[in-house]
This record gives sequence, C-alpha cells and structure tokens, in this order.
Amino acid sequence: MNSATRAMTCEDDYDPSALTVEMARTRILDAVSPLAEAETVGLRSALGRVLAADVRATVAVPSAPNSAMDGYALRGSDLPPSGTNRLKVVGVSRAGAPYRGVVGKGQCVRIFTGAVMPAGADTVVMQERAEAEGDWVVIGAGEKSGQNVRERGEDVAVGQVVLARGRRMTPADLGVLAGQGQAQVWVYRRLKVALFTTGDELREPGEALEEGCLYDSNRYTLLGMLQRLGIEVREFGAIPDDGQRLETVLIRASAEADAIVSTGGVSVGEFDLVRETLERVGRIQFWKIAMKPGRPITVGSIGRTAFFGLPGNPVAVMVAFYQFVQPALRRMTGEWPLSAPVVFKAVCRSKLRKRPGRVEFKRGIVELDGEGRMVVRKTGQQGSGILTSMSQANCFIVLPMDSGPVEPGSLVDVQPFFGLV
Ligand SMILES: Nc1nc2c(c(=O)[nH]1)N[C@H]1C(S)=C(S)[C@@H](COP(=O)(O)OP(=O)(O)OC[C@H]3O[C@@H](n4cnc5c(N)ncnc54)[C@H](O)[C@@H]3O)O[C@H]1N2
Ligand code: MOO
Repeated sequence: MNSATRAMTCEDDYDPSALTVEMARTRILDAVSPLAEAETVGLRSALGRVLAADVRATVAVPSAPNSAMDGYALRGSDLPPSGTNRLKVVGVSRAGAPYRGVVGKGQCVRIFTGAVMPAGADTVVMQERAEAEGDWVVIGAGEKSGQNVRERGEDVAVGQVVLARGRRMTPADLGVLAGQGQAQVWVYRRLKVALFTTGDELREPGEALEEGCLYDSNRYTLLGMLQRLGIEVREFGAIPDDGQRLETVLIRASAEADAIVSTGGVSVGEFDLVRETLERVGRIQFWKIAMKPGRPITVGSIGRTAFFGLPGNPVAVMVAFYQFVQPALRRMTGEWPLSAPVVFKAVCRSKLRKRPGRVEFKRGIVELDGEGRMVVRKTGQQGSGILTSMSQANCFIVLPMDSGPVEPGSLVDVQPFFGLV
C-alpha cells in the first residue's frame, strides 16, 4: 500500500465496517467473565479489592444513643419555653464511661461528644448555650427537645447490607467494615495480567537509543493503568517482530495470566505476522472502531485467557484502554455493576478540529473560571502520538460521532480522569 492510499484510509470519514464505541464496549464486556476464586484478606490490604459476598451488619452503628456535642443531657420536657430553667447536675457521661443512673425531672448529666445518653435523658444542650453554677446549670429558651442526640443504628442498622458483592472497596468502605468489627474480608483474588509491547524499534529506558529506535513508553503507561486497578502484572517485555517469539510469549502468557494486554504491531507493516500468530494460537477478532484515537483493536482469547491488543500509538493505547479494556478488566475482577464514566458539560475555550463519522477524544484541562463556570481547553497538539498533551490533561473532551468542528464558546462533553478509577 503506498503512502497516498494509507493517508486516505486513516482520514476516511464514515467507515461502514467500523463498530460504534457503544457496540464495542458492549461486545467486549460480553466477551469476558468474572473470576470465580475468592480469598480472605486483612482490612489493611483490602483497598481496591472487590467484595466476593454481601456484607450484612451484625453491629448497630452507633451501638447506643449518644451525644453529638459536649454539654448537658436532660429531659426535653425540662427545656424552658421562655425565660430560663435551673437543673441539678447529677453525674458525668464520658465516651467509654457512661453514667449508670437515671436522669430525673429537674436534673441533667454533664456529657461529652460520643458518650452514651443516660437513661431518662433525650436532649443535649451544648455547653456554649448553658451557664454552669457549681452543681447547677442554667438553660435558656430556644432549645429543641431531642436535639444533639445520635440515635442507635442511625448510620447502620443490624441486618442491613452495608456493602454489596461486586463492590470495589474505597477508603470509606474500609471504615464501614472496621465499624462492624471485621478484621478480614472475603474478596475475589487479584487479576493476573500479562503485559507486552511489540516492535523491533523498542528500547528499555536506561538502554542506549540507536537511530530509528524509540523508548518503550507504552509499557509504562499500561503498567500504570493496570497497577491503579490493583492488578498483578506479569511483564513479558518488548517482543521483536518475530512470529516464533510472539507465539512462545502468547502461549506462556496465556498459561500464567487471566488476561493478556499488548500494544502495537497490527498496522499494515506487521499485520500479517501478528494476525497469523494470534489466529494460530487463539480465537481473535480485529475491530475497527469509529473513534479517534484508538481505532484498531484486537479482542479475543487464548485458551481461557482473554486477549486485548491495543494500537501502538501512545495516546491511542491510553484512550482504548480507558474506554474498553479497563471496564472489561474490572468486570473480570468481579466488580459489578460498573459505574458509567462521569461525563458533564463544559464551555469549550478552544477551537477543535473534528470530522463527522467517529467519536473523537481530545485531551483537555477542565476547571472553573472566575465566574464559576465549568470551562475546558485543549492541551496542545492532538495527534495520536502526542503523549505530552495527555500528560498535561485532566480530562477527555468527548466529541460525538456526528459532530463537526467545535468553535470556542460551544458546550462540549467532558470526561474527567478522576472518574476513571
Ligand atoms: N494503512 C493504514 N495504516 C494505519 C492505520 C490504518 O487503518 N491503515 N491505522 C493507523 C492507526 S489509527 C494506528 S493507532 C496505528 C496502529 O498501529 P500498530 O498498532 O500496528 O502500531 P505500530 O505500527 O507498531 O506503531 C504505531 C506507532 O506507535 C509507536 N509505538 C508502538 N509501540 C510503542 C511503544 N511500546 N512505546 C512507544 N511508542 C510505540 C510506533 O513507533 C509508531 O509510531 O496504525 C496507523 N496506521
Ligand atoms: O486513531 Mo489511531 O488508533 O492513530 O491512534
């Protein structure tokens, strides 16, 4: 194929054989199945792990009604509707050392935040609004019966499902489990992913760079994206364009891992070699997706191991990973339901080139302007190989299939990176 034909192929507007982004997402999720094996881990290692069973509360939180303030616990009926009332302080309730008696009419108990409410009392007046006079305290009008009390079980009731199976655990979830007195939790085992890049021209950082070669940046962006998902990564390095080597790696990787992720080597030059090898060892499909970057991807399986072949261009790798491979790996790890990516509107401050016929993912910085409006601007050049504009970005600007160029001032969809787990 000469260069003129290549340019035409890359710039095609509508490609009837291309999958839409939504179809590709659905197909890739349908092609994978969740892990079955689970294990017990301590809470300290549970962040980012996926629950293999519902967690049902056995402990009420709080376990008893307690005070939300430092002050005085009393009967709501002793609050003065106007003027003041003088109450006798009959004891103290501290967190961990409750008052054992009963608060009677005309009485109160000195109480501290988190301390159990004494029997008889149903209201707390904060100390800033009470005047202590020796063993007595003077309360004014304007307080409400029942105020400043946290009820038993108001956070968690016994029997309630506090965390559902399929949940990827956040720091708050660890706190919820600790609040149940659980030191351990039942989670799916970590997913094992084999990672390799392809190309004779790739060199490891630290090695000398000969003419025509480049450093293997894709392996590191992929490693980072996989590590963020808590995946156990087995690296197989940069594989030269050699069918025999590729076959050996694919067979070894499929024996060791639940999924294989690779980049590069499927465009015209090496296409036949990689395609031939993949088809020999597994069941593989090559998809063209109506999007840019990240158009060509390869999906399939080798034995029971899922295979995801991403394009070689450094930004295409990241876009295709986030849009397709990341949800598939999360599904494989047992996570369900998958939260949809966060998308909101912002006013675009840049002029953006865009052709109808494909979804385009531009790289941008989204922020609030001086007037509190959400605005977004592109981060420099937008070619599939310009990794620095990805590194500077904090969001994708997602331009829909049928849209054309964007003029400054238009509303666009923004997908922030912080929603990508
Ligand atoms: N005739 C056609 N040519 C191309 C098409 C097409 O449809 N017809 N699609 C273009 C698109 S879109 C992409 S994306 C690339 C996909 O190419 P490959 O997946 O085969 O990747 P390579 O050719 O090996 O590399 C592309 C590009 O990326 C650089 N690269 C590759 N691996 C790495 C790495 N590990 N670290 C850093 N950079 C890497 C490589 O040097 C190339 O510049 O094909 C288009 N062509
Ligand atoms: O659109 Mo490609 O997948 O050049 O990046």
